[in-house]
Amino acid sequence: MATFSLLPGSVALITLTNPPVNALSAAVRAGIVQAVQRSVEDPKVKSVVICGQNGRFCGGADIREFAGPMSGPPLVPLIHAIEALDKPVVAAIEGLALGGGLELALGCHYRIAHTTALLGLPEVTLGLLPAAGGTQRLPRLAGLPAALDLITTGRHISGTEALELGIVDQVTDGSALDIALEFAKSIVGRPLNTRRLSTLPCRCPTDIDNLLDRFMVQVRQRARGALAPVACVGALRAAATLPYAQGLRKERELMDTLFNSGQARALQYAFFSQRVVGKWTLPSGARWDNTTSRTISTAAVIGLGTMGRGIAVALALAGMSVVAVETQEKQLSEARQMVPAMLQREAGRRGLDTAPGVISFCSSLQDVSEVELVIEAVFEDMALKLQLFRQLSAVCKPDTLLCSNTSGLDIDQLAAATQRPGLVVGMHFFAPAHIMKLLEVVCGTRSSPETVATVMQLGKRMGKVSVAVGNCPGFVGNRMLKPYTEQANFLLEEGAMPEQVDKVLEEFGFPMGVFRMSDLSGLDVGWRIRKAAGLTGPGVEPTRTRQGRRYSPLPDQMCEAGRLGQKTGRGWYQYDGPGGRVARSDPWVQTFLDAYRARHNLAARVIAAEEILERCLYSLINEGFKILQDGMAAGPEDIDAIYVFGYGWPRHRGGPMFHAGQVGLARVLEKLEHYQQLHPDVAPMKPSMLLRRLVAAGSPPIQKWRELIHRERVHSQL
Ligand SMILES: CC/C=C/CC(=O)SCCNC(=O)CCNC(=O)[C@H](O)C(C)(C)COP(=O)(O)OP(=O)(O)OC[C@H]1O[C@@H](n2cnc3c(N)ncnc32)[C@H](O)[C@@H]1OP(=O)(O)O
Repeated sequence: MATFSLLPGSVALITLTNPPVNALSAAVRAGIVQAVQRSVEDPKVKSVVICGQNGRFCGGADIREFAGPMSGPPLVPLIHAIEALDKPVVAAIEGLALGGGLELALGCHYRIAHTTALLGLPEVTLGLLPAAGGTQRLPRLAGLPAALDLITTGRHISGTEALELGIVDQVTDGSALDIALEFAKSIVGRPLNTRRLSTLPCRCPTDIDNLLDRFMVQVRQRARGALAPVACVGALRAAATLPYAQGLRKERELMDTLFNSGQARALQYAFFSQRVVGKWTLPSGARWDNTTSRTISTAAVIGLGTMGRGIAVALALAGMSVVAVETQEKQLSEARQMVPAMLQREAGRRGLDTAPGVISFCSSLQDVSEVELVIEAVFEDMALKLQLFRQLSAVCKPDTLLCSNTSGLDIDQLAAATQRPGLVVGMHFFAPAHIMKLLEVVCGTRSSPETVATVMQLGKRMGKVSVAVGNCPGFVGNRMLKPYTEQANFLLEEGAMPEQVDKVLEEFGFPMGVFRMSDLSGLDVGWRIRKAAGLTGPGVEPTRTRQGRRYSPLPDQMCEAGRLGQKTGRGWYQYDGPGGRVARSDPWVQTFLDAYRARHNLAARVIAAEEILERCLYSLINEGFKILQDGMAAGPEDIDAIYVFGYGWPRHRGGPMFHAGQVGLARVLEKLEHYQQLHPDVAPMKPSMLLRRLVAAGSPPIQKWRELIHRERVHSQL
């Protein structure tokens, strides 16, 4: 709702009241309409201030309402009514003014903001555009180039930057509301014509077409198939070239197309998934809201390779005092040089003069004896990690948390090597660890709820999307990746080329296809993991069946031929030289694949894009269902957040489990059955029990899956 109060000095104060972010729900919009009406009708009111309760102006439209039919007064006429008022209206922006919240403020005649308030039009991140006049008013106020930037990226800016761009009239480090109330009294009677943005011309450079065309090219490249950024440019073109009323019609037209698109639903689902994963639950019944966490202020990182350095920086950026340990002298001296520069650079990128935490370097494990939490980031080798955990258990204080940055090793085994298994947990970071948003928090069978809560909280402080997952080989992300890459290799055996597979995946929206990604991370990484699993290496028969399953030795053979990817200048593609970045098709790979197929009597066939996509994605999705079935992820949102934030799954497609729902669970099942019939030796194609049960239950919406999984588990049907 919104409240109206008449304050001394004849100022009407309209307060938006809808915690936690004062979103513009139907009730709030109705409240504003009534309050504006009272301001018009009451002769005692000489000016108006609009603010939000609890120091938060407004977080925009109530996104939860998008799922149902719209009710309550619409926003566009409401904002027009405010703009048309002949009494001055001032927006007092504290905390945030986002989306419809900023559009509301743009309808006011003046805007006063706190320097640290967040302002922005983030609709594009929800698959929409600012359709309450935002695309038409903002370029009239801040100019077309700034509006293009803000609306197509959805980025939030501070009150200070908003002042520089002319979006607000004044900023303060004190109370924006107090200043606004005083200001409102001082401007009674001033003419308002030049303050009504819809009546002003758009502020455009001379070469509008050139600017818009260039911008459109950039936006299409960045969008990777997302519709909303492109529609935003269309709406801004209308602002620049048409009168306001026509521009507004165009804005509405484009919004209608977006609103009903699958992409908007996917992006709104992704918004809520990101928040759902913070509300973790463990099979034991421990949850985010019934477990207390410890606040960590001192931490250590062991091993200063690429991952360890990034983790140390991430911890220092979160305000921690970090002891960084490396026993190899050369590596330590490199880290001493590089890490402070990385820290400074990243702090600058986040708008900080210096990082809030500090990093000290040393070469002895004894130096970590006093810290509250240790993250081990040594080489991915179980024997090495076990030895380290034994040492840490002896050296550290008895209540120090011991965490392993592993991408798939057994946390229970590591915990068993210590005297404190309840304080051991996995922290699977993604490279570069100070930048990538995802953190898989791997809960061992003996990890205590307090340990999980502490590490989830720490992840949040580091700005990560932390997802609690179970302890199984590969955890969630890498476990699902395995059948996906396996299918891609099988497709090569059957006739596809790496660039063909990658093109299909990139057109789907991945930033990189599976083979370009493999070249980037290095083919030796997977080779070492397969060797440790006994799947390859000296003494292993070079067959296409290993450990009782179909196996493609193609990546092993590439690796053994020295084609490690970008680092050697040759992999699935060729590069200009070692370290080269631009991938080009390599005739060598064609010859290599021809020879391989001939050796194994495999006839190459033409494989359609549809088959490539279905086999890669559905095998990954099927593994996701198995993960849910095994209880290794609490719900589909957890898997989807992992894929969107850590594996480049296009956000506008929600995540793999959401995508399965969009395609139709029955269709995914039918396709898996079809491919399983054709390839009975490929275990991951065998449809999971959970998928079958969901289809049998009538393919409920994704929000209902947790309930069904819980029910079926209780009845031991999964
Ligand atoms: C036709 C008219 C069209 C208008 C277009 C729009 O206005 S679209 C909406 C544009 N606004 C946004 O995109 C803002 C989305 N919200 C955020 O970015 C962040 O929530 C925040 C406002 C920056 C606050 O971040 P913070 O970290 O402080 O809190 P949370 O993100 O955890 O949010 C707290 C809870 O509030 C819920 N929520 C936030 N914004 C909205 C919203 N606009 N509508 C509905 N609900 C919202 C959020 O889901 C959290 O809920 P929980 O139940 O506690 O998880």
